[in-house]
Amino acid sequence: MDFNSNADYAIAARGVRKTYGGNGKSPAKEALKGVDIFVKRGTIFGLLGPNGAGKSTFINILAGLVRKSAGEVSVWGFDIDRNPRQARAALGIVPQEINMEVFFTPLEGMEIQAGLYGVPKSQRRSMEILTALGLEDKANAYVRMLSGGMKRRLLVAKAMVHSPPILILDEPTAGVDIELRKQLWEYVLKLHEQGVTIVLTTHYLEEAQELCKEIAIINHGEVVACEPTEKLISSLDRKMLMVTPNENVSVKPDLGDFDVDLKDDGSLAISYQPSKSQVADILARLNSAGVSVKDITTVEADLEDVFLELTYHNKG
Ligand SMILES: Nc1ncnc2c1ncn2[C@@H]1O[C@H](COP(=O)(O)OP(=O)(O)OP(=O)(O)O)[C@@H](O)[C@H]1O
Repeated sequence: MDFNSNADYAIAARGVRKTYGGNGKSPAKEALKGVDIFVKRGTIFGLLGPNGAGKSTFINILAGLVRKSAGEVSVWGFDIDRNPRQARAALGIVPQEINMEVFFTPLEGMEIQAGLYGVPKSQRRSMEILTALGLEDKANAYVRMLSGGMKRRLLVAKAMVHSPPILILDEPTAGVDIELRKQLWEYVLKLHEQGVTIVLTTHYLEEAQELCKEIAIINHGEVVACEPTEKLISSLDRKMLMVTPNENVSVKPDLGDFDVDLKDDGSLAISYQPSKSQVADILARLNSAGVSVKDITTVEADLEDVFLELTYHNKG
């Protein structure tokens, strides 16, 4: 593969598979089943999926912590097999777990990390990064004295010591309070404005929706959708109105543009797009079709439905 062809992408992954070898107790596990993911430079990209979908496996492959079983990956134009060092240098990774050396001060920790990445002393920006994350007055405190929120910000600071063009945040807000979340995103958005490509994994649709320009949804090791957020959301713009008629309806009423399903229990499931129609429109249609309504309830699509629907559409 000519990795220069991937130069437009921050990350280009094609046909990536990972099977974790089994042992006597547990069978082999196919965590990624041929994943294609393309992250444009300069974007904020969300990798969304439920627990166990394969998100961390994908991130760990990028980071060189897990070896892929098949496929090709390039990071900032560098093939991870042929140029692992350059590929790794293009990434800053904020891990899921807060697991850090507690005997150093944040400033010492930053300097050690910069040293590991071979950043020359003259080019280090440890204090500047700590300041940007609101940790300047903790620079010389012991890490074990920092609050959970401060530790998380320190992880972001450490991921940026070598000024990578891509910052990856693995489940950055799991167990994080609202105030901290806000601060974290402020800094991440600032980096984005400076041109840093941001990739975040999350299992919250809302979070991905709020921040990301593009979202890939991964489920059981497969990408079931990869689209600009607006497009994805508009395809999720669907609600269901469940109607119990006063009298049993034996044939499906004609409700024009609305899709109707007559259930075994005699209720009607009517799907509609909230951005285009209102419940009142449906009720008016039912009225003209001669259906008198006893009761109605609306059902929102949740993430699980979305996965099912996307999986269905992708296979269908
Ligand atoms: N080292 C391993 N050995 C065997 N199986 C593993 C290993 N790591 C992950 N798996 C399995 O691979 C699948 C994908 O796991 P992965 O951690 O990538 O999912 P995830 O989407 O990141 O989930 P989470 O949000 O819980 O971190 C899961 O079924 C998991 O149990």
